[in-house]
Amino acid sequence: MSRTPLKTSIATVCLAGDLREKLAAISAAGFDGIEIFEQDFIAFEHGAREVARMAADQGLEITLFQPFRDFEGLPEPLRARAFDRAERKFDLMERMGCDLVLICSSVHPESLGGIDRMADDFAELGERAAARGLRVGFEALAWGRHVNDHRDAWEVVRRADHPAVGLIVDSFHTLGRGIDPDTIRRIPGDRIFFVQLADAPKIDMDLLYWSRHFRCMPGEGDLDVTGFMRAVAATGYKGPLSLEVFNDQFRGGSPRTIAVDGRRSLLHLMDQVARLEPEIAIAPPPMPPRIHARGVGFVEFAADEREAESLGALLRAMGFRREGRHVSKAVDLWRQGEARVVVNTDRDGFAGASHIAHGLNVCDLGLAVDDAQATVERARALGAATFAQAVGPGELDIPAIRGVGGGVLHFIDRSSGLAKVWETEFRPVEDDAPATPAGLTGVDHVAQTMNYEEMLTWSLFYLSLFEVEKQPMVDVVDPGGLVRSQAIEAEDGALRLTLNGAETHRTFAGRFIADSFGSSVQHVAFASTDLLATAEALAQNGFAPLPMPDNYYEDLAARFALDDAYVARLRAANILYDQDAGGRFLQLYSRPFGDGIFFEIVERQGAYAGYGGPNAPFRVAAQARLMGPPGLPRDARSPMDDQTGTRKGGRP
Ligand SMILES: O=C(O)c1ccc(O)c(O)c1
Ligand SMILES: [Mg+2]
Repeated sequence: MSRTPLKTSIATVCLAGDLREKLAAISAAGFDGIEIFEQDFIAFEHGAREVARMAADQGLEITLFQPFRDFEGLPEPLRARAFDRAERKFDLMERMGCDLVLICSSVHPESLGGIDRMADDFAELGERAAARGLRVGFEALAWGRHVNDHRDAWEVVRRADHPAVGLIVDSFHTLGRGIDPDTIRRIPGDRIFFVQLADAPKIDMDLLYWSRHFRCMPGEGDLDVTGFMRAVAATGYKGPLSLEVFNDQFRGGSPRTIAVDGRRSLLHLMDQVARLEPEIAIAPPPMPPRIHARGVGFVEFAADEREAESLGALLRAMGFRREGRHVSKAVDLWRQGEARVVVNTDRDGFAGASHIAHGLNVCDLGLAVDDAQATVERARALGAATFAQAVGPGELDIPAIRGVGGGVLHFIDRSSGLAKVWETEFRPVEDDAPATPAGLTGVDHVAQTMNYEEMLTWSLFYLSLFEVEKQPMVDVVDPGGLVRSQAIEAEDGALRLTLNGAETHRTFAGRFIADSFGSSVQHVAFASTDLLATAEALAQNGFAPLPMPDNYYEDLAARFALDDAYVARLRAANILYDQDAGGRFLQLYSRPFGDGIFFEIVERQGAYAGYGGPNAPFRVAAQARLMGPPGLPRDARSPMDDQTGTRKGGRP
């Protein structure tokens, strides 16, 4: 079968702004076309010819004009009125240079239904459209009065039997109603005139309300859009794939960001589909497959000298050893097991700039992957910003991209020798005050805090780039509001990330975003295989854990069948406990430092799958107590010289 390059399109309803702003954002994101949603046009100050010109200037084709409502099955005189209305919209389409209109199934209270009556209406409309070189497509709205299923819409189109009348399928209406998308495989691809794509989170609610407010980009929700698109592609369909996403948050968000996310979602979707369905007519741009991530190779902090000193004291108390000094820069490498923390006080380069903008923060994450070059190639194909800075003497050119909050993600692999970066770029040093090692083996997970509105963006970013899956969203109750937490993890657990979305600046997470001027890593969780033993070593090193209240341990004893002596040991070490069907989970926290950053140490026993979600509210409350009231200037909090992370004079 000859293949047609993928043509991407997006409905103007998906984005904020006026038509001009929307078109600019859509074009910048690399789309080929747009659906003009009627309201956007009516609200616009210029006419159809000007819209045609604007679209052409932006290199965009107008793929669809929509919606035309309440057309089919009406009795006279309403029927004649509907045809008159259609003729006026045909006039408009001619001026706009768009040849296809979407007619969504009627919700009109006087619509009579009747499959042949509806087919006759479409045959006549097809005749009128064809006379002007136009086409009409019929879409089943999930809440349509007589037609609410693509199979019935197809039967209407089939019986209308007119070359200018075709079917429009929309993943939301099919999947939202729980209709098996494989039923699309029996429809001829050339009778499908247009394909609209949207995902949605699984929420049990009224279909219309769900559709108009909660749609999201393919891959951002819970519907099987991949299964839907596989079925559509299998029919031989080769027209545009168009996003039609009604979402309250997107309508108020940055049109540029939403457009970039949208195009990424389409490219990722078609990449998956092309790998699963060999004989399709649409050819997505070639890119390496999703990347297998092997874990977090390093975490790099940007710091000034004073912060580096106190961060070093904290790391040492946690059993890290200062192992190396960069050959040419003010950069230290701290290591314990496979856990590596890089502390960068260099004023030039990215870390220096990041420190000026955010203060002490994690400016860079190193991820171990099978193929670093392929990772950057896929990221670039998906519209991610690549990152490069001058390579200094003795340094390796490690492939990198921009991630959450403008931070950098570096990729390290074995095949290219990039894993040798520590031996190549760092000179071994004698640690002047080595501490007792605490048995940390590596990084269990990294938690990135962001505004709630950014969560879909970044979950799509990771899911489209890596072989990772998302876990169900968890709500964390903070004394200042709700924080949503979304875990993203590789099947083998090698890479685990949590995205935490704060809705208000009164939460501990929200204050972190405000105080550090942007989204970033808020905590790093290291792994231990024996947390009680780790806690003992930490105590010897003078580590000050986050103090947990007695109430917590009394409740623990009540909730789980744990013996008193064990609970007493947890309590003495300020260790938090959770269990699930697979196993047990122990957690120990540092006190917050800087703008609210902290470390965690965890022990996973058995096949425990979570992140201690049930403990999060109590942990957050303990941290908020130490941070003191919001609004305190950064300098008023002594960072971590005493590891308390409290403001001066704060409660211990
Ligand atoms: O919500 C609606 O009315 C509506 C209109 C047009 C569409 O293509 C659609 O999927 C939904
Ligand atoms: Mg639709």
